Amino acid sequence: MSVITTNLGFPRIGPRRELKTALEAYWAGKSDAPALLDTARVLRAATWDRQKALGLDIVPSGDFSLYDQVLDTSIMVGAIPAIYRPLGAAGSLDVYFAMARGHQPGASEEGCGHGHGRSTDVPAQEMTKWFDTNYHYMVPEVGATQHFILSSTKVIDEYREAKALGHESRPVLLGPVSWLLLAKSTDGRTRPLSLLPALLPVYIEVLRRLQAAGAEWVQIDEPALVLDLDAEAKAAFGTAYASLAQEIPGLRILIATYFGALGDNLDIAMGLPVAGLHVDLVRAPEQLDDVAAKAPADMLLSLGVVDGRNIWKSDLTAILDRIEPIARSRRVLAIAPSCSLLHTPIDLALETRLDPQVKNWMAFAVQKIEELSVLAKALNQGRSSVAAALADNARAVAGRRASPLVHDPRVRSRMEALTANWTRRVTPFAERIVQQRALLGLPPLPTTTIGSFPQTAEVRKARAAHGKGELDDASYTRFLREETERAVRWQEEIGIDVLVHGEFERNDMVQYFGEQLAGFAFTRAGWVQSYGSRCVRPPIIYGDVSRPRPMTVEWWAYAQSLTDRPMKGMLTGPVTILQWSFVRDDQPRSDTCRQIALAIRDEVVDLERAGARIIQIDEAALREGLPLRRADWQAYLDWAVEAFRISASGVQPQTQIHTHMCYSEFNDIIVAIGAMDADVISIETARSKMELLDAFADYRYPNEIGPGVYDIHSPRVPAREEMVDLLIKAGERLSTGQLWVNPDCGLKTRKWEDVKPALVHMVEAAKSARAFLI
Ligand SMILES: Nc1nc2c(c(=O)[nH]1)N[C@@H](CNc1ccc(C(=O)N[C@@H](CCC(=O)N[C@@H](CCC(=O)N[C@@H](CCC(=O)O)C(=O)O)C(=O)O)C(=O)O)cc1)CN2
Ligand code: MET
Ligand SMILES: [Zn+2]
Repeated sequence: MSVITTNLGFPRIGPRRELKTALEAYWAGKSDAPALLDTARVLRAATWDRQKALGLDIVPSGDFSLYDQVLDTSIMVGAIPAIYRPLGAAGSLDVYFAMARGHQPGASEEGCGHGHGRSTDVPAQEMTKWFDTNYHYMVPEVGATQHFILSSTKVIDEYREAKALGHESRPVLLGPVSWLLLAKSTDGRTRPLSLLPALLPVYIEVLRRLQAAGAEWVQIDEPALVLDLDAEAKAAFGTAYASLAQEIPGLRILIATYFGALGDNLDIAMGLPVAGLHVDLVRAPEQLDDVAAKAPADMLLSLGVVDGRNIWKSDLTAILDRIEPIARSRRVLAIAPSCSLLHTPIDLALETRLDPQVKNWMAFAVQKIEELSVLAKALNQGRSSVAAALADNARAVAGRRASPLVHDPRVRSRMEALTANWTRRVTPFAERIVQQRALLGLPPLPTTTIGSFPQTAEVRKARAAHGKGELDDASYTRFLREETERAVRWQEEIGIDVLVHGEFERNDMVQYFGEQLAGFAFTRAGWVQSYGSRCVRPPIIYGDVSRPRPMTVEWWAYAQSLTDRPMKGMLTGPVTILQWSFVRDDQPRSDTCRQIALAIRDEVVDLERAGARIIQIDEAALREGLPLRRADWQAYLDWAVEAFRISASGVQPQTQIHTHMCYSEFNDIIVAIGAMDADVISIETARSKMELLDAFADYRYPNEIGPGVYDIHSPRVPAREEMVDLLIKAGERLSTGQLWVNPDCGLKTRKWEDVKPALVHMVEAAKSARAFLI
C-alpha cells in the first residue's frame, strides 16, 4: 500500500496579491502584456516550487488563470461569441479580457458581482457564482451554430512550463459535461448539453497533446456530479468519458468532484471508464464507506480530507482513524484537499496580528499542504514517524474545542431563551405600513439608494494611511465626516427622499462588521479571489458571536444630524455575514447564523433608540446560500429566514425595515422572500426590464418593493425616459402604491461622474412617473 499527496488547485492571486497588481496595471495601460505574463509565470513557478517544498507528491498545473478558469475553458474550446472576434486572435489577451470585462479601455469596474461588466460597445460575458462559493465565473455562451475548435493551448503550455522547471505535474481541466451544464444558450433554444458530441473532439485533442507532452495523469473537474441531474445530464457523463477513454488509451484520467456528495450520481461516477476519482469527504464525509465499497480495485481513489473551503486545522488523528483501514485495503490511495484551495487564503505565516491562540487553530493553503504531508507519512510509515506533529495537532484541536474564547455562556443562555416572539413583529404588515406612512410622510414612488457611494481612491488611501498609523484617528474621522456630509448635502440637493450616509467608513460590507463583533477574527493578508482581480478578506468566525458595543449608531447619528429627511440605518444581515465569512465547523451554520442575528438585532434596536425611522438590513447572499441539492433547500430557507426575522423584529411597528438583495432570480424562493416580511425590499431588475417582477406579481407580494431602475454594473448613465419606462413596466405588474425607486445595488464600485447624472435622472424619472402613474 502507498499513499500519495495531491492538490486540486492552488490560489493564483499571489501571497501579496501580485496578480491583482499586475492585472490592474495592465488594464490601466501602466504596463504591457510581457510584464503581465512575466508576473504570471513567476507566480506559477513559485507556486509549484512551494508546493513541492511542502512535500506535495503531485502538483497541479493549468490551475493558474489570469481571470477565471471557466473563461479559460471557453477560450480553449473556441466558445468565443462573434462580438469578441473582431478584437483579435482567439487566444489573445484582448479577446480574453474583453470577454471578462467588456471592451472599452478606461471605463470603471463592474459592481457587486453579477454584472455583464461594462455595457459599452462590447459588454463582458455574464458573471455568476461558482456553485455555493463567493467566487464568480464567466458564464460560457453557446449557440446552435456553435463550432468548437482548439483555440488556446494554455493547459499544455503550462504543463510543459512546469516540466521544464523540474515538476512532473498533473494538468487540470474543467470537464466537458460540467462546462456545458454551466453554459447558457445564446439563442434560448439550443440546449448546451446537446452540443457534447461537437465539443468532445476538442477535449480529445487537448488530452492527446498533453499525453504527447508526457502527461500520465490528467485531472478533469466534474463538480456537476454533486448536483441534482436530469436523465440527459446523467447519460452525458457516460458518453463523454467512454469517448475520451477510447480515443486516448493509456492516459489516466482522474475525475474530480467536490462541494458535496455524489449521492444518486455515485454509480454513474463509479461506472466511468476512468483511472481515478476524487471525492469531497469534508462536505460529505458519510459517502466514504459507499465510495470505498463500490470503487473498482484498480481505480485510484483521491480522498478530499482537508477542508478546501475553510481555514481550520484538520483533526489529523480523526482523519487517520477513518482512512487507515481504507489505505490498508487499497494498493494506492491519494489524499488531497476537499476541493481546489482557490477558496482559502494563501499563507497563515503572513498574519502577524492574529491572537496567537486563535491563529494556532488555523491552516491556510500552505499549511493545508503541510497537513497532507503529515497524514501521508503517518499512513505510509506509521503514526510514530510523525508523532510530534500529530501531538501538536491534537493539542491545537483539543485546545480550540475547550477554549473559553470559543464559548460565551451569555450568548448560550440568550440562544436558549430565544422564543418565537423574537422571530416576528408584533403587528402585521398591513397595520405597520399605515403607521410608517403617517410617520415618514413620503411621496408616492419614494426615491432612495442602496447604501454605498463611490469608494474613491482617496477614500481607500485615507483608510490605508489610517491603518498604517500615518493618519491619526481624529484626522481620519474628520475626513470621513466630510465625505459623508458632502454625500448627504448632495442627496438633499437633487431631491432624494430617503437618504444614506454612503458607507465611506467601510472597507467591505461584511469585513466591517466582522471587525466589530466578538467571536470574529480578521486577517491582514487573508485575501481570497472573488472575481478577476477583485478579492475579499472574509472574516473568521471562531467563537460565539455577540456585539460588544454599537457598530454603526455614531455614523448614522452624525449623518442624520445633517438633515431633516429620513436617514437609513445600514446593516449587513446575518445570512450574508455568515455566507461571506469563514465559519466555525464545530456547530451547525444555523446556530452561528442565529447568534449573528441576535447581534444585528441589538444594533437594529439601538439604531431605533437613537432615532432611526428606517433601517436596512442587506441580505445580498441569501440566495447563494441555497444548498446545491434541492432536497436541502427548505431546511436552509427556514433557518435563514428565521435569522433575518430575528434581526428585524426587535423594533416598533412604525419603524420601517428594508432589505436588499442584488440578484434577480426569485421564482424559486419567492415564498421565503415573502416570509422575511421586510417592509420594503430592493432588488436587481434594470437589466431584465422588470420581467423578474413577475415572480412577485404572481405571488401577490404584499409588502413594498424597490425594483432597481438603474443598472449599476456598468458606467453607462441611463436616461430619464428609460427609467420612466421601467417604472411603467413595474406599475403593470405591481400596484404603484407598493413601489419605490432606487438603483439595482450599491454604488461603491462606480465613479461619482457616472453616479451623479444617473441619480439626477432617477429622481426626475420618479417625479414624472408620479405625475401620471398615481
Ligand atoms: N465580502 C463581499 N463579498 C461579495 C461582495 C462584497 O461587496 N463583499 N460583493 C459581490 C462581488 N464581490 C466583490 C468582491 C470584492 C470587491 C472589491 O472591490 N474588493 C476590493 C477590496 C475591498 C477591501 O477590502 N478594501 C479594503 C482594503 C483595500 C486595500 O487593498 N488596501 C491596500 C492598500 C490600499 C492603498 O494603498 O490604496 C492593502 O491593504 O494592501 C479597504 O478599502 O480598506 C479589491 O479587490 O480591491 C468588489 C466586489 C459578491 N461578494
Ligand atoms: C452587495 S449589496 C450592497 C449593499 C450595500 N448596502 C451597498 O450599498 O454597497
Ligand atoms: Zn447589492
